Amino acid sequence: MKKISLMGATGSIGTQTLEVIREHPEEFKLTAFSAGKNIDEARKMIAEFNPLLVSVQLKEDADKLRNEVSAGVKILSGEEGLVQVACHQDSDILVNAVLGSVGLYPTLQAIEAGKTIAIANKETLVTAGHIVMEAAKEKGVALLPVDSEHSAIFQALQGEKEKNIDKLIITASGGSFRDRSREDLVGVTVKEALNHPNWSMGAKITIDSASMMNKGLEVIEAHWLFDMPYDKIDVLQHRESIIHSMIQFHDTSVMAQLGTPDMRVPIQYALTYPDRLERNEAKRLDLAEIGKLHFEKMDFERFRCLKFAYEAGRTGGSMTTVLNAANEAAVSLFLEEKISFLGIEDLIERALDEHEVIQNPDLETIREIDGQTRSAVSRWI
Ligand SMILES: NC(=O)C1=CN([C@@H]2O[C@H](COP(=O)(O)OP(=O)(O)OC[C@H]3O[C@@H](n4cnc5c(N)ncnc54)[C@H](OP(=O)(O)O)[C@@H]3O)[C@@H](O)[C@H]2O)C=CC1
Ligand SMILES: CC(=O)[C@@H](O)[C@H](O)COP(=O)(O)O
Ligand SMILES: [Mn+2]
Repeated sequence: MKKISLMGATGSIGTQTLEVIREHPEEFKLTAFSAGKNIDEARKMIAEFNPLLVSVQLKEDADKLRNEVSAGVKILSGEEGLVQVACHQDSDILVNAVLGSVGLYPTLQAIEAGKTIAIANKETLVTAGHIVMEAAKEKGVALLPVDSEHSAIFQALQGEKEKNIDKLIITASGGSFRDRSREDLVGVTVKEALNHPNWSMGAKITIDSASMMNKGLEVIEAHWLFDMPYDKIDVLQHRESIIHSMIQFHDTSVMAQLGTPDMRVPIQYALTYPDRLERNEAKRLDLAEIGKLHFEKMDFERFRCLKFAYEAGRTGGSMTTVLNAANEAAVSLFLEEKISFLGIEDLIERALDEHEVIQNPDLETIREIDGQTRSAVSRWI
């Protein structure tokens, strides 16, 4: 029985992780989880999974929940609560499915506590990949990718040697606006942007997918997870999201991982690795039914956020912290309908242009720069 701590239980990845746990009650037990502000769902999850510890974002919500649940369930809040969930002594593995750089500190604490981490929370690696990877290496902690592309690369790597890799090829669906020109992006609505062609995901990542920042974040995530230089990471548009990513080896062989677009597969693989389990109810891939798969070269002028991400990644240091924080702030403003869709990339570009890079920033510096960038972006609108 694998005992699981889950950060971000009420989100898209979180609820799909619970589906995997539910499907295999003899294999998995939920020990601890965190929610944000959705305490109605958190309440139902406590009743169903009977965890030892739950953390919510706000203290007032924690006080309310504490009065409702049995004394056996400890209720905490805020960053300290996330850390306690991440490091719970009765958990074997942490699934980090929280949104944004708020996941960084609890991840570092979980590494310190020697926990294996199934990581969906890409912003943590983008904002401070050098710190996370160094800490994981020092502690001998495994970071198992959950993001579909990185899980695909990780699966294709099994039995292979990293030294034989020529390049990684990350696939991109193209997002909600893949068939529009830049001119056609003027005035697009939040509702249109949230209409992803292949995946049902949380709001922030769906917007990132439409702006192609998701792929930019994934390039940086791959750089850290697979220790790969940026000129050996390519992005290829593939509108069906059937090939989840590929590795080309020096002998020109290409290994790919395929499947229907279903996040429960990479989530479950991270939980069962190096083993696999049945997925009884899942739709099997039927390539004859799909018929054709399409591939297109990426256009870096059409998708400027992807260009920004490569540039920030190559510059390194605090530049990716700025990229991530500016993007998180700008996407929130777009979702609140305070800026336009194209305004997202304008704000990110300004934040990157105005930043003087600090190489090898420590945690305190990263937290400071993250906060300063978010404040600057909200001042500029
Ligand atoms: N969705 C997907 O298919 C994929 C997602 N990912 C990555 O996984 C991560 C989660 O994405 P997704 O599930 O879509 O996001 P969602 O927005 O659906 O869920 C986010 C989760 O984080 C919680 N949360 C948000 N802010 C805070 C905070 N300040 N403190 C504590 N908890 C917080 C939310 O709580 P609440 O809702 O209760 O407020 C919710 O549980 C992201 O990094 C994303 O890039 C990667 C690959 C695929
Ligand atoms: C499911 C998943 O991993 C997402 O990150 C997905 O990749 C988004 O799709 P695109 O960014 O390719 O549109
Ligand atoms: Mn992805």
